[in-house]
Formats: sequence, C-alpha cells, structure tokens
Amino acid sequence: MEESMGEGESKAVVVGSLKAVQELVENGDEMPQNYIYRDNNNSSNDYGPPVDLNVPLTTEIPLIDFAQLISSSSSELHKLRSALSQWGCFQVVNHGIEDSFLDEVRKLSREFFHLPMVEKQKYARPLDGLEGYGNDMVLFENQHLDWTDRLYLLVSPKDEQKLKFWPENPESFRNMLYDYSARLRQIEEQLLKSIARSLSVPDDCFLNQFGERKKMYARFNYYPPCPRPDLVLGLKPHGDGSGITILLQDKEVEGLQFLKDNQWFRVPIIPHALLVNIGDQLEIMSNGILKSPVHKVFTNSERERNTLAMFCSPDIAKDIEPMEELVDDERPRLYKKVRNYKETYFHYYQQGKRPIDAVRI
Ligand SMILES: O=C(O)CCC(=O)C(=O)O
Ligand SMILES: [Fe+2]
Repeated sequence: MEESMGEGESKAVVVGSLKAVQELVENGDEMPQNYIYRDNNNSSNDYGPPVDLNVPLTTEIPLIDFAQLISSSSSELHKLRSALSQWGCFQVVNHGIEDSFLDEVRKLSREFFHLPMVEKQKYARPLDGLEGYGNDMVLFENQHLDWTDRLYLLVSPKDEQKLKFWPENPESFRNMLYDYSARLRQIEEQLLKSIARSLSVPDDCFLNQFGERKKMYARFNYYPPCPRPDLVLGLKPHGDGSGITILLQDKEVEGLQFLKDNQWFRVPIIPHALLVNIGDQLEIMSNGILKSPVHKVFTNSERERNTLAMFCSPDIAKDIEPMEELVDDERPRLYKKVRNYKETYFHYYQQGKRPIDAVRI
C-alpha cells in the first residue's frame, strides 16, 4: 500500500470477540448500542440517513444476457458499459449455472448457519484474522456494528486456502464451494473480457492485471431477523474493495440497496440471476469510467436472509493503476498507483469512509 493511503485517523484496536448476532436473537438479548444508528440525521458517513424505510424498488438495474455477451453482441456490450458507468452493477442471466445448483448453494449456506453454535465455532475467525466464521470485525472503539454473521473464506489461489476454516458440516459444503467457485471463475474471466471489450481496450488487459495469482474470496452472509429494522443495518454503506463482486442473493428475502446519483434504490430479486458489481479496484483501473457503487443492506423483523458474495480481485503483489488507454487530455488520470488495496481497506470501511477516496488524485 502506498503511503498516500494514509493511516486511519482512528487507532485500530482489537476490541474483543462479540456474540454472533444469531446468539443475540436466540437469547432474546437487549439490542447492544453499537448496532443502533441513533441520530439518523447526523450519520457518520456521507450517504444520507443510514436507515430509511422508504427506499423505492428500482426496475432500472440492467439485466445482461451472459450468452449474448460472450458472443460479443454489440447491443449487449453497449448495455454493459452503460450499466457499469451509471449503476456500477447489473444482474446477469443465462450464465449457464443450473438453477438447481444455485438452490443447492443456498441450501447448504443456510444449513451451515443453522448448525449449533459449538459446531460453527470450530471454524471461528481468530481475533486478528480475516477468514472464518464470525460477525462484524471490530477494529475501532465505538464502531458501528452490522447485523450480520458471516463465513469468509479465500478460495483462490488454491495453495493459499486455509481449509481449517472450511466447514466439513454440512457434509457437501466443501465440494459445493469448490464447484461453485470453479464455475464463477469462468464467469469472472468472461466478464472481465467483456468489460474490457465494452471499453474498447484489449480483451485480456484486466485479466493480465489480475495476474495468475488473482484472488477470490467467498463471503457467506447471514442476516438474522432484526427487532429494529428502523434503527439497524445489515451492512453499512460501502463500496466493495474487490475488482468485481458476484453476488448470489437470497431467493425470497430482499435487503440490498444501491446508491445512484445520491438516491438509494432497493434491488429486485431475480431468483436465478447473479448480481455483479464493480469494486474499487476496477474503478481505479478503468480510470473511473466504471463505477464502484455504494451499497448497503437493510434488515427486516420477520425473516432471515442469506447471500453469498464472491469477491474477485487482482494478485495483491500487483500494482493497480488506471490503464494508459483510458487516460487522455479529456480524461486525466484520476487515481494513484496502489498495491495490496485490501490491506487498509477494512480500516476505512469500518469507519464508514470510502477507501477509494484515499487514492484519488
Ligand atoms: O448481502 C447482500 O445483499 C450484499 C452483500 C455485500 O454487499 C457484501 O458482502 O459486500
Ligand atoms: Fe458489498
């Protein structure tokens, strides 16, 4: 990481382990203060009141046909570019993964979170680690907490996998994750090529910048029902630190919202679509043409919600910077060179700040 990323202004501390949100719910505990957005008008971030129960549903997030995209249909490429420069996200259909497999992924994810706590604790994230089962990572005193438990695992490169965090229960969980990530890697590669093509830069240029040792992380998000959806968020507003993120949404329970032109929109559920969004690193590489959208997750008091986010990012040893082809007099270079962007990402993230602001020129 370049110095320019700066040290966070607040000191990072490991505050200690928290109860899983699920435990708070099951024990009927009083809501801990750190989850509550008390002064909704004076939020700690720049995106308006964090919790808003009146956000409209949008039908405008583009739907992209994967098969047409890889056949280089010019209208689909055009749609892709406009989706990514306006919304920073799209839903992809016709991606080739069978509906039944997506349902299986959802089923096994849900089953994991429904195991007894002692069983899940076998995969607990260590205090100073990223991977494993746990809840929101606490880096700062008085940090706001998200109403979510999660299982976070590195799936690529394979020789960096930490299998001790990979559940052996449910029995087919590991195989499911191997299979799902293999399928997603193909989709990721095709998408990176298509995105390049839509920007009229060489097909492989993002893939080359990602490198042979590109990273893929899986984050299984579990949002238990929340007694105060009017005061608590499932996930605070953030842009992803990835290159691109491919999200499998819950098939029945809504929760995701995107910010576009300073207005929040709820994302509709399309049961067998995958939702793709740009992360900060692709915004940087594209010199800001592709937008890493700010998004958040709201809670509800009735039903749990399960999602699976796959974060696809460049090799951390590689420098990330705007591509020369996308810098010119009309579009001067907007971002500095960075390496290992994820390293300090979480420090900004946990303070409700945008890490990408630190690399803007
Ligand atoms: O659960 C969701 O709908 C979104 C998850 C997300 O934004 C993330 O894991 O970064
Ligand atoms: Fe996200």
